[in-house]
Amino acid sequence: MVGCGKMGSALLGQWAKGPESITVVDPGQESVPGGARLVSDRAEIEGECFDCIVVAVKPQMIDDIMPAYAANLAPGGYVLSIAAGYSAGRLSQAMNGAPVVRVMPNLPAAIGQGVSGIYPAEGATAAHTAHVQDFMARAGTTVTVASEDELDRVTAVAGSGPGYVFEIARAYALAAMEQGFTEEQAREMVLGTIGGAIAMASEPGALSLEDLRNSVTSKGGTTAAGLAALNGDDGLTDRLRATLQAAYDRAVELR
Ligand SMILES: NC(=O)C1=CN([C@@H]2O[C@H](COP(=O)(O)OP(=O)(O)OC[C@H]3O[C@@H](n4cnc5c(N)ncnc54)[C@H](O)[C@@H]3O)[C@@H](O)[C@H]2O)C=CC1
Ligand SMILES: O=C(O)[C@@H]1CCC=N1
Repeated sequence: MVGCGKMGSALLGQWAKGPESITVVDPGQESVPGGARLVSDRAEIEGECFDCIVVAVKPQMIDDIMPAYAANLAPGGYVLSIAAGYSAGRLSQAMNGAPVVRVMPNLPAAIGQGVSGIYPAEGATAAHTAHVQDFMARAGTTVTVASEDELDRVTAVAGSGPGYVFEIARAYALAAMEQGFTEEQAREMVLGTIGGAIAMASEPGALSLEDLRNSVTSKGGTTAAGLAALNGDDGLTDRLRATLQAAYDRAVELR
């Protein structure tokens, strides 16, 4: 694994429970989860070959960092990239034509509740894809997509998604504090409410999201008043539409 920051270590925490022996190269880390081997420079693995090389550095750094690792890929091996946007074709070219599978995980992978998109690019074999699917299933649910463009849309929806959710929760808690609650009370109530509502919506056979919303909303009651302020003019819907589009557009820029 090349790079083991926030997302890399979230995945490694799950992967390290498996039987594989994993080596991490990261000059910025003093330790990594699960007892994986950590080195700070590629020179320390000169001459060693790996069945899978995971790209977990920032997309903007790939051109500088990854070409040297082409020499570390075992015959029949492949490259698994979690970088946002950066295309499989460009990565393969940078790594001497190596097969590439792109993955877009999200941060709740750290607790085994991630949502990951998987895109096996040209050159990736069925065995490579099966290996990635197994690896990513250890970190949560997976969806395998048929086009790279779709993966960039998964990035906008799910990859960046926890960021939107944390921001919504932060704003919701701030509003709760303005109703007179302490920070701790606001956090507990807001996360409890979001968590409970999501758990209920995730039950097998749950109602549609619209029906669930309606089941909270008494005619002429408090929820109706709150919802009118929240999205009566479709402002929230429009804002979320713009949010996903902006994230997708950025992924396209990073290709
Ligand atoms: N943070 C997230 O929620 C998600 C991130 N990603 C992708 O994961 C990748 C990493 O993102 P984060 O973990 O958020 O960033 P990060 O900044 O936390 O991690 C990047 C790591 O790369 C290391 N690094 C820098 N130079 C290096 C070098 N020469 N060799 C090896 N390692 C080096 C840094 O020390 C750092 O630990 C990005 O490509 C991003 O698009 C994908 C999905 C979600
Ligand atoms: O913000 C980013 O670019 C990365 C990719 C998805 C989540 N974090």
